[in-house]
Amino acid sequence: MAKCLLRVFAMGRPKICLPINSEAKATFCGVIPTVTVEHPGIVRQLDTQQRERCMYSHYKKMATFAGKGNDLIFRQLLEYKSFTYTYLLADPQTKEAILIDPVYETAERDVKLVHDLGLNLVYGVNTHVHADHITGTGEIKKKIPTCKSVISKISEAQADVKVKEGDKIKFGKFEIECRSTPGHTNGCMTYVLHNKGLVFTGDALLIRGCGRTDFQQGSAETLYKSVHEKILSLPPDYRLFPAHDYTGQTSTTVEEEKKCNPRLTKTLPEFVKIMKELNLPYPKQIDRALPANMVCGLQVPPEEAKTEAKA
Ligand SMILES: N[C@@H](CCC(=O)N[C@@H](CSS)C(=O)NCC(=O)O)C(=O)O
Repeated sequence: MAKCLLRVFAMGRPKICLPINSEAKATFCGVIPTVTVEHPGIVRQLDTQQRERCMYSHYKKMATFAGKGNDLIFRQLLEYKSFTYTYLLADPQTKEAILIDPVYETAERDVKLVHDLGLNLVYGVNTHVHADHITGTGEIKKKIPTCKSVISKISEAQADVKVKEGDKIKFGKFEIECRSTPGHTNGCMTYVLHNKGLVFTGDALLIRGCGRTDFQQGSAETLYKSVHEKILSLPPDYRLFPAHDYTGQTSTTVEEEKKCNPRLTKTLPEFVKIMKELNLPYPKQIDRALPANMVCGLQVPPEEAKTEAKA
Protein backbone atom coordinates (compact mmCIF):
# COMPACT_ATOMS: atom_id res chain seq x y z
CA MET A 1 0.00 0.00 0.00
CA ALA A 2 1.24 3.48 -0.86
CA LYS A 3 2.22 5.62 2.09
CA CYS A 4 1.09 9.20 1.98
CA LEU A 5 2.36 11.72 4.50
CA LEU A 6 -0.24 14.35 4.90
CA ARG A 7 0.77 17.43 6.83
CA VAL A 8 -2.36 19.26 7.82
CA PHE A 9 -2.17 22.14 10.24
CA ALA A 10 -5.06 24.28 11.38
CA MET A 11 -4.63 26.56 14.36
CA GLY A 12 -1.68 24.41 15.42
CA ARG A 13 -3.77 21.22 15.40
CA PRO A 14 -4.10 18.46 12.83
CA LYS A 15 -7.30 19.02 10.87
CA ILE A 16 -9.43 16.41 9.16
CA CYS A 17 -12.60 17.71 7.59
CA LEU A 18 -14.47 16.05 4.74
CA PRO A 19 -16.05 12.60 4.51
CA ILE A 20 -14.81 10.39 1.66
CA ASN A 21 -17.28 9.52 -1.09
CA SER A 22 -17.41 6.78 -3.70
CA GLU A 23 -15.85 8.95 -6.44
CA ALA A 24 -12.72 9.53 -4.45
CA LYS A 25 -12.48 5.84 -3.59
CA ALA A 26 -12.80 4.95 -7.26
CA THR A 27 -10.05 7.39 -8.21
CA PHE A 28 -7.68 5.51 -5.97
CA CYS A 29 -8.97 2.23 -7.47
CA GLY A 30 -10.55 1.41 -4.13
CA VAL A 31 -7.17 1.51 -2.36
CA ILE A 32 -6.90 4.13 0.31
CA PRO A 33 -3.19 4.76 0.97
CA THR A 34 -1.91 4.67 4.51
CA VAL A 35 -2.04 8.16 5.90
CA THR A 36 -0.03 9.52 8.77
CA VAL A 37 -0.71 12.91 10.23
CA GLU A 38 2.51 14.62 11.22
CA HIS A 39 2.40 17.37 13.74
CA PRO A 40 5.08 18.78 16.01
CA GLY A 41 5.20 16.26 18.79
CA ILE A 42 2.46 14.06 17.30
CA VAL A 43 2.92 11.38 14.67
CA ARG A 44 0.18 8.82 14.71
CA GLN A 45 -1.36 6.21 12.51
CA LEU A 46 -5.00 6.94 11.64
CA ASP A 47 -7.83 4.44 11.79
CA THR A 48 -9.60 3.52 8.54
CA GLN A 49 -12.33 6.10 8.87
CA GLN A 50 -9.89 8.90 9.63
CA ARG A 51 -7.69 7.80 6.73
CA GLU A 52 -10.65 7.90 4.37
CA ARG A 53 -11.54 11.41 5.48
CA CYS A 54 -7.95 12.54 4.99
CA MET A 55 -7.70 11.02 1.54
CA TYR A 56 -10.86 12.72 0.39
CA SER A 57 -9.47 16.03 1.54
CA HIS A 58 -6.20 15.24 -0.28
CA TYR A 59 -8.08 14.11 -3.39
CA LYS A 60 -10.16 17.30 -3.46
CA LYS A 61 -6.96 19.35 -3.44
CA MET A 62 -5.38 17.23 -6.16
CA ALA A 63 -8.43 17.45 -8.39
CA THR A 64 -9.10 21.12 -7.95
CA PHE A 65 -7.57 23.65 -10.23
CA ALA A 66 -8.32 27.16 -11.31
CA GLY A 67 -12.04 26.95 -11.50
CA LYS A 68 -15.32 26.66 -9.74
CA GLY A 69 -16.11 23.31 -8.18
CA ASN A 70 -13.71 20.52 -7.31
CA ASP A 71 -14.58 18.28 -10.18
CA LEU A 72 -11.78 18.49 -12.74
CA ILE A 73 -8.51 16.58 -12.66
CA PHE A 74 -5.90 18.86 -14.17
CA ARG A 75 -2.13 18.45 -14.54
CA GLN A 76 0.38 20.68 -16.28
CA LEU A 77 3.38 18.58 -17.33
CA LEU A 78 6.72 19.78 -18.69
CA GLU A 79 8.98 18.30 -21.36
CA TYR A 80 12.17 20.17 -20.58
CA LYS A 81 14.15 19.62 -23.82
CA SER A 82 11.77 21.72 -25.90
CA PHE A 83 10.09 23.44 -22.92
CA THR A 84 6.73 22.07 -24.02
CA TYR A 85 3.74 21.87 -21.70
CA THR A 86 1.41 18.90 -21.91
CA TYR A 87 -1.95 19.10 -20.16
CA LEU A 88 -3.91 16.23 -18.66
CA LEU A 89 -7.61 16.93 -18.08
CA ALA A 90 -10.09 14.40 -16.74
CA ASP A 91 -13.54 13.97 -15.32
CA PRO A 92 -13.02 12.07 -12.04
CA GLN A 93 -16.56 10.66 -12.19
CA THR A 94 -16.45 8.98 -15.61
CA LYS A 95 -12.61 8.73 -15.68
CA GLU A 96 -12.54 10.02 -19.26
CA ALA A 97 -9.38 12.01 -19.91
CA ILE A 98 -7.60 13.93 -22.65
CA LEU A 99 -3.97 14.95 -23.12
CA ILE A 100 -3.27 18.22 -24.91
CA ASP A 101 0.09 18.45 -26.72
CA PRO A 102 1.85 15.34 -25.45
CA VAL A 103 5.51 14.99 -26.52
CA TYR A 104 7.21 11.88 -27.93
CA GLU A 105 10.00 11.88 -25.31
CA THR A 106 7.55 12.04 -22.37
CA ALA A 107 4.79 9.82 -23.77
CA GLU A 108 5.68 6.97 -21.40
CA ARG A 109 5.52 9.30 -18.37
CA ASP A 110 2.09 10.55 -19.46
CA VAL A 111 0.72 7.04 -20.05
CA LYS A 112 1.95 6.00 -16.60
CA LEU A 113 0.21 9.00 -15.02
CA VAL A 114 -3.03 8.14 -16.84
CA HIS A 115 -2.78 4.57 -15.51
CA ASP A 116 -1.75 5.67 -11.99
CA LEU A 117 -4.86 7.83 -11.75
CA GLY A 118 -7.07 5.05 -13.13
CA LEU A 119 -8.12 7.18 -16.11
CA ASN A 120 -9.44 6.25 -19.53
CA LEU A 121 -7.60 8.37 -22.11
CA VAL A 122 -9.98 9.12 -24.96
CA TYR A 123 -8.07 11.74 -26.97
CA GLY A 124 -4.50 12.91 -27.57
CA VAL A 125 -5.10 16.44 -28.82
CA ASN A 126 -2.56 18.48 -30.82
CA THR A 127 -2.83 22.27 -30.99
CA HIS A 128 -0.90 22.27 -34.30
CA VAL A 129 1.87 20.66 -36.35
CA HIS A 130 4.75 21.46 -34.03
CA ALA A 131 8.13 22.33 -35.55
CA ASP A 132 10.31 21.97 -32.47
CA HIS A 133 9.42 18.50 -31.14
CA ILE A 134 7.63 15.31 -32.18
CA THR A 135 4.11 14.89 -30.86
CA GLY A 136 3.51 12.09 -28.36
CA THR A 137 0.17 11.06 -29.81
CA GLY A 138 1.68 8.27 -31.96
CA GLU A 139 3.53 6.64 -29.05
CA ILE A 140 0.52 7.04 -26.76
CA LYS A 141 -1.76 5.32 -29.28
CA LYS A 142 0.65 2.36 -29.34
CA LYS A 143 0.28 2.01 -25.57
CA ILE A 144 -3.42 2.94 -25.36
CA PRO A 145 -4.92 1.85 -28.71
CA THR A 146 -8.40 3.21 -27.89
CA CYS A 147 -7.00 6.75 -27.61
CA LYS A 148 -7.72 8.86 -30.71
CA SER A 149 -5.34 11.48 -32.05
CA VAL A 150 -6.77 14.92 -32.83
CA ILE A 151 -5.53 17.85 -34.93
CA SER A 152 -7.14 20.57 -37.05
CA LYS A 153 -8.39 19.70 -40.53
CA ILE A 154 -6.69 22.83 -41.90
CA SER A 155 -3.28 21.50 -40.83
CA GLU A 156 -3.68 18.71 -43.44
CA ALA A 157 -1.98 16.32 -41.02
CA GLN A 158 -3.15 12.73 -40.65
CA ALA A 159 -5.07 11.97 -37.43
CA ASP A 160 -8.04 9.95 -36.19
CA VAL A 161 -10.14 13.08 -35.64
CA LYS A 162 -9.77 16.30 -37.61
CA VAL A 163 -11.42 19.28 -35.96
CA LYS A 164 -12.59 22.61 -37.30
CA GLU A 165 -13.78 25.92 -35.84
CA GLY A 166 -16.64 25.44 -33.39
CA ASP A 167 -16.22 21.67 -32.95
CA LYS A 168 -16.43 20.28 -29.42
CA ILE A 169 -14.18 17.59 -27.95
CA LYS A 170 -15.96 15.76 -25.15
CA PHE A 171 -14.53 13.89 -22.16
CA GLY A 172 -16.92 12.86 -19.41
CA LYS A 173 -19.15 15.78 -18.51
CA PHE A 174 -16.70 18.30 -20.00
CA GLU A 175 -16.21 19.61 -23.51
CA ILE A 176 -13.60 21.85 -25.05
CA GLU A 177 -14.46 24.24 -27.84
CA CYS A 178 -12.14 24.38 -30.86
CA ARG A 179 -11.22 27.91 -31.96
CA SER A 180 -9.18 28.29 -35.10
CA THR A 181 -6.26 30.66 -34.37
CA PRO A 182 -3.99 30.67 -37.45
CA GLY A 183 -0.90 32.84 -37.76
CA HIS A 184 1.90 30.82 -36.14
CA THR A 185 0.83 27.99 -38.47
CA ASN A 186 -2.30 27.99 -40.63
CA GLY A 187 -3.73 25.01 -38.71
CA CYS A 188 -3.34 26.27 -35.12
CA MET A 189 -6.27 25.55 -32.79
CA THR A 190 -6.94 27.05 -29.39
CA TYR A 191 -9.02 24.86 -27.08
CA VAL A 192 -11.39 26.42 -24.53
CA LEU A 193 -12.93 24.70 -21.52
CA HIS A 194 -15.60 27.31 -20.86
CA ASN A 195 -17.15 26.06 -17.65
CA LYS A 196 -13.73 26.16 -15.96
CA GLY A 197 -12.41 29.24 -17.75
CA LEU A 198 -9.33 27.37 -19.01
CA VAL A 199 -7.78 28.03 -22.43
CA PHE A 200 -5.05 26.03 -24.18
CA THR A 201 -3.43 28.38 -26.66
CA GLY A 202 -0.73 26.21 -28.22
CA ASP A 203 1.84 28.56 -29.78
CA ALA A 204 -0.66 31.25 -30.83
CA LEU A 205 -0.30 33.10 -27.55
CA LEU A 206 2.64 32.57 -25.19
CA ILE A 207 3.02 34.22 -21.78
CA ARG A 208 4.05 37.81 -22.61
CA GLY A 209 4.76 36.66 -26.14
CA CYS A 210 3.36 34.75 -29.11
CA GLY A 211 4.38 32.14 -31.64
CA ARG A 212 6.86 33.07 -34.34
CA THR A 213 5.47 33.67 -37.81
CA ASP A 214 8.47 33.05 -40.07
CA PHE A 215 7.67 29.54 -41.36
CA GLN A 216 4.81 26.98 -41.73
CA GLN A 217 2.49 29.50 -43.47
CA GLY A 218 3.12 31.94 -40.61
CA SER A 219 1.64 35.42 -40.89
CA ALA A 220 1.97 38.20 -38.33
CA GLU A 221 -1.19 39.93 -39.59
CA THR A 222 -3.21 36.73 -39.30
CA LEU A 223 -1.82 35.93 -35.84
CA TYR A 224 -2.64 39.41 -34.52
CA LYS A 225 -6.25 39.05 -35.71
CA SER A 226 -6.58 35.49 -34.35
CA VAL A 227 -5.28 36.34 -30.89
CA HIS A 228 -7.36 39.49 -30.52
CA GLU A 229 -10.59 38.00 -31.91
CA LYS A 230 -10.44 34.47 -30.50
CA ILE A 231 -8.38 34.61 -27.29
CA LEU A 232 -8.19 38.13 -25.85
CA SER A 233 -11.94 38.53 -26.45
CA LEU A 234 -12.64 35.84 -23.83
CA PRO A 235 -13.62 36.91 -20.27
CA PRO A 236 -10.72 38.62 -18.42
CA ASP A 237 -10.40 35.94 -15.75
CA TYR A 238 -10.01 33.05 -18.22
CA ARG A 239 -6.68 31.37 -17.52
CA LEU A 240 -4.37 30.83 -20.48
CA PHE A 241 -2.06 27.84 -20.79
CA PRO A 242 0.50 27.94 -23.61
CA ALA A 243 2.34 25.05 -25.30
CA HIS A 244 5.70 26.55 -24.29
CA ASP A 245 7.34 28.89 -21.89
CA TYR A 246 11.04 29.69 -22.01
CA THR A 247 11.14 31.74 -18.79
CA GLY A 248 9.75 29.29 -16.23
CA GLN A 249 6.22 30.69 -16.09
CA THR A 250 3.22 28.38 -16.19
CA SER A 251 0.05 30.34 -16.97
CA THR A 252 -1.44 33.77 -17.42
CA THR A 253 -4.89 35.32 -17.88
CA VAL A 254 -6.71 37.21 -20.61
CA GLU A 255 -6.59 40.33 -18.44
CA GLU A 256 -2.84 40.07 -17.82
CA GLU A 257 -1.98 39.61 -21.49
CA LYS A 258 -4.26 42.46 -22.56
CA LYS A 259 -2.31 44.72 -20.21
CA CYS A 260 1.21 43.32 -20.28
CA ASN A 261 1.91 41.42 -23.52
CA PRO A 262 4.78 43.41 -25.04
CA ARG A 263 3.86 42.36 -28.59
CA LEU A 264 0.09 42.12 -28.67
CA THR A 265 -0.63 45.39 -26.86
CA LYS A 266 0.96 47.16 -29.84
CA THR A 267 -0.81 48.34 -33.00
CA LEU A 268 -0.89 45.95 -35.96
CA PRO A 269 1.91 47.71 -37.89
CA GLU A 270 4.10 47.78 -34.77
CA PHE A 271 3.37 44.09 -34.15
CA VAL A 272 4.27 43.17 -37.74
CA LYS A 273 7.58 45.04 -37.40
CA ILE A 274 8.39 43.27 -34.10
CA MET A 275 7.69 39.87 -35.64
CA LYS A 276 9.81 40.66 -38.72
CA GLU A 277 12.73 41.62 -36.53
CA LEU A 278 12.62 38.60 -34.15
CA ASN A 279 15.40 36.80 -36.05
CA LEU A 280 15.07 33.58 -34.09
CA PRO A 281 17.20 30.59 -35.12
CA TYR A 282 15.21 27.69 -36.61
CA PRO A 283 14.17 25.08 -34.02
CA LYS A 284 16.85 22.42 -33.68
CA GLN A 285 14.48 19.49 -34.31
CA ILE A 286 12.52 21.02 -37.20
CA ASP A 287 13.70 18.55 -39.86
CA ARG A 288 12.56 15.46 -37.96
CA ALA A 289 9.56 17.10 -36.27
CA LEU A 290 7.62 18.35 -39.30
CA PRO A 291 7.36 15.06 -41.26
CA ALA A 292 6.61 13.08 -38.06
CA ASN A 293 3.94 15.53 -36.97
CA MET A 294 2.23 15.48 -40.36
CA VAL A 295 1.26 11.89 -39.49
CA CYS A 296 0.55 12.68 -35.86
CA GLY A 297 -1.06 9.86 -33.98
CA LEU A 298 -0.71 7.46 -36.86
CA GLN A 299 3.05 7.37 -37.25
CA VAL A 300 2.82 5.85 -40.68
CA PRO A 301 3.40 7.71 -43.95
CA PRO A 302 0.23 9.40 -45.30
CA GLU A 303 0.02 7.06 -48.31
CA GLU A 304 -0.12 3.98 -46.05
CA ALA A 305 -2.69 5.66 -43.84
CA LYS A 306 -4.93 6.26 -46.85
CA THR A 307 -4.69 2.59 -47.86
CA GLU A 308 -5.55 1.50 -44.33
CA ALA A 309 -8.57 3.81 -44.22
CA LYS A 310 -9.91 2.33 -47.49
CA ALA A 311 -9.41 -1.31 -46.39
N1 LIG B 1 15.02 27.16 -29.50
C1 LIG B 1 13.92 26.28 -29.67
C2 LIG B 1 12.84 26.91 -30.51
C3 LIG B 1 12.30 28.17 -29.94
C4 LIG B 1 11.16 28.66 -30.84
O1 LIG B 1 11.38 29.01 -31.97
N2 LIG B 1 9.93 28.59 -30.33
C5 LIG B 1 8.77 28.83 -31.12
C6 LIG B 1 7.69 27.87 -30.73
S1 LIG B 1 8.15 26.26 -31.16
S2 LIG B 1 8.13 26.33 -33.14
C7 LIG B 1 8.25 30.24 -31.03
O2 LIG B 1 7.26 30.54 -31.63
N3 LIG B 1 8.91 31.11 -30.27
C8 LIG B 1 8.47 32.47 -30.14
C9 LIG B 1 9.41 33.24 -29.30
O3 LIG B 1 9.21 34.45 -29.21
O4 LIG B 1 10.33 32.65 -28.71
C10 LIG B 1 14.34 25.01 -30.35
O5 LIG B 1 15.42 24.95 -30.94
O6 LIG B 1 13.56 24.06 -30.31
